[in-house]
Amino acid sequence: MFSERKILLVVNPISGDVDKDVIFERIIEKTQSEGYDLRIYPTTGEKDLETIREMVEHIHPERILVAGGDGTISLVAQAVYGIDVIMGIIPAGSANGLSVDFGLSGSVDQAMEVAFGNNTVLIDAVSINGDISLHLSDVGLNALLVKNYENSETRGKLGYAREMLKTLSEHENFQVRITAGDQVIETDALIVIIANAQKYGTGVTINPAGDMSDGMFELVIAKKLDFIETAKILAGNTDFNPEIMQVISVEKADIECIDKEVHFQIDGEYKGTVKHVEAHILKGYIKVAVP
Ligand SMILES: Nc1ncnc2c1ncn2[C@@H]1O[C@H](COP(=O)(O)OP(=O)(O)OP(=O)(O)O)[C@@H](O)[C@H]1O
Repeated sequence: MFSERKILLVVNPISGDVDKDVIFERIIEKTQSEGYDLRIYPTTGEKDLETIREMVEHIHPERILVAGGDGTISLVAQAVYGIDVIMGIIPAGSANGLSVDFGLSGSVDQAMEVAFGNNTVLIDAVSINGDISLHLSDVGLNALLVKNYENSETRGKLGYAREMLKTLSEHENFQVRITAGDQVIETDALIVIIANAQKYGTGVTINPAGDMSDGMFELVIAKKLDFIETAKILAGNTDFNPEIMQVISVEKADIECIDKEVHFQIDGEYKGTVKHVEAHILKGYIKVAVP
């Protein structure tokens, strides 16, 4: 059957611990029953961005579905930047931070309903040192945790807890100068988070004020580990002790690590150490189907 209504499914065959067969079955059933012409692109890890962009320009799909983790979602968002297409997310990664922020529970049925539904939002992205972040990126403690976890043999919650303890014992605070408009903050820091969204994939809310569509991103600056301020942020409170925690909403920021190179991660992917980070908002980057 020839159909003008096309769907492109991009699937990462190696992501997470998820049986992709169930996802394939559901999508094939759904697209057949609704008369869509379904095309499937399994990522290879090589030149995926260019290939997806070419396919989208050639096929003109109504929707592009992504079955993968945050890395694949971000890849697809970059590939279709500037093209009018709706992205539907079927969470199939190991952490799924973005899906958690979009209110997707992890069930294939719920994700399918949302991905084919009529509710959409245009979300912003943050350009960071030329890379794209849709979710949460940071310099400092958490980036070192991402590095340690990527390098460790163990997986799951126990492995995560073990790497957290190791990270806390290895981490050193750093001196940072943050320039955002006419604001300059110079401080000792444990971590500086560049947050487009609210929650890490673990479900922990780190940026209660976060809104992916408001044309701003937040810098969450934690100056030391403090139980009360951590509890406040987890409870959704935004009234912090500025000696310990500071959150500012900005469109653009320069982060200079003054005394040393600091670990850096973008959306869960370790990027090495940096001394300088430049971040600016890219408003209305991609249209996403949401609950
Ligand atoms: N066929 C493939 N073989 C090997 N690597 C691949 C393949 N397809 C994609 N990749 C790699 O998979 C990574 C992206 O994984 P993705 O983020 O989707 O899943 P994840 O890491 O399991 O999940 P999460 O990001 O939620 O933790 C990229 O580094 C990409 O290069």
